[in-house]
Amino acid sequence: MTFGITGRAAFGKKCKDQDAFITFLIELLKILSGFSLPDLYPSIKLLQDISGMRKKAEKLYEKSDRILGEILNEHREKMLTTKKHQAEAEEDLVDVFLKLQQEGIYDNINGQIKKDILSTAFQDIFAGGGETSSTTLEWAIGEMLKNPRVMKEAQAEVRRVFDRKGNVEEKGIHELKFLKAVVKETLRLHPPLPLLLPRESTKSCEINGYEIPEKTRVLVNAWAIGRDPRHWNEAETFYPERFLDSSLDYRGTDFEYIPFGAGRRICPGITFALPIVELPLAQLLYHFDWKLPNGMKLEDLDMTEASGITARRMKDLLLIPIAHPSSFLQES
Ligand code: HEM
Repeated sequence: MTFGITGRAAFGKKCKDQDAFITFLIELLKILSGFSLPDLYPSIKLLQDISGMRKKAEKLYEKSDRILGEILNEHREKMLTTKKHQAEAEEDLVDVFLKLQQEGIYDNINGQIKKDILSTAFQDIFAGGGETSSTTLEWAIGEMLKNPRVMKEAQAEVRRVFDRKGNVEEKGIHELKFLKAVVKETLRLHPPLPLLLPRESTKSCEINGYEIPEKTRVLVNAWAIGRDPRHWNEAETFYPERFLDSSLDYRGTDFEYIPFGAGRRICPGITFALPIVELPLAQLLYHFDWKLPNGMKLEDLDMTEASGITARRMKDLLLIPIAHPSSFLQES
């Protein structure tokens, strides 16, 4: 769902290669997640060859290049054949890149919008955007199932706000104070990038008495910070209410809560990230009640996190949706 929203913003509505690109990224993320020996010893290049990791990654990148080449061609053809006003109304991110190229913004790189620049940009947007938001969505539903009181309250709020319309709309989302707190609490306990992204120090410095030499790979454990009992009451409990009357925010100024990072390298997609989590979550809560399958009990719901660059659920969340009467009202 969240990959679909990101895809539409980037490639437009009817791009035939979009699904192939999303499949490519999911494969790529599988390689990047999980334990891997070359991660422990990155300087030993031979390990990357022996583990087969380099080959797998190269193959995937070739695939990505081919898919993106097709996406670019399709958009170029569309630009030639579509009237200007219609093209502007249907503009997506690829069109914006191509327009910049036409306007000469890319002259400093031989007048070409190079495929590898685009490739990196789209991989960043999809991997950075689709995976993190789908992980958040899945954890939010999982935590609410484990905490039926929270589920009940979040559903009551969504249905109260949108029952007038009979459907969830973006413009009403700001009224969902409790749902926003649910998303914040989910990001506290399950930041999708638990160690943010690996960074390298450009200069040596000292932090809390520790000397960090120049060119050190630095990992910030946002997961542990979000569960630190020195900063959080009942740190392990899923309790969205803690955010209701609090000014605590994820924009990088409250260092005890940094699911998007902080400072100059904070997630640049933060304003896009929140609606693509909140909107689908509100829709899933408005239209459906959720039940565990095969008589499974709440205490059997496995909440283990997979290890890797993103903190997905170890086991996929398989649930039975039961349509809420409000959905039937809309169809009739
Ligand atoms: C719940 C959703 C998201 C979370 C929790 C999240 C979190 C993060 C974090 C922790 C970082 C690294 C920050 C650091 O190193 O200090 C990051 C980087 C990044 N994010 Fe997000 N993100 C989300 C959604 C998105 C979306 C929707 C986009 C784009 C559409 C996006 C694009 C990026 C990009 C391009 C970077 C790399 C920036 C760089 O290299 O400096 N993210 N994100």
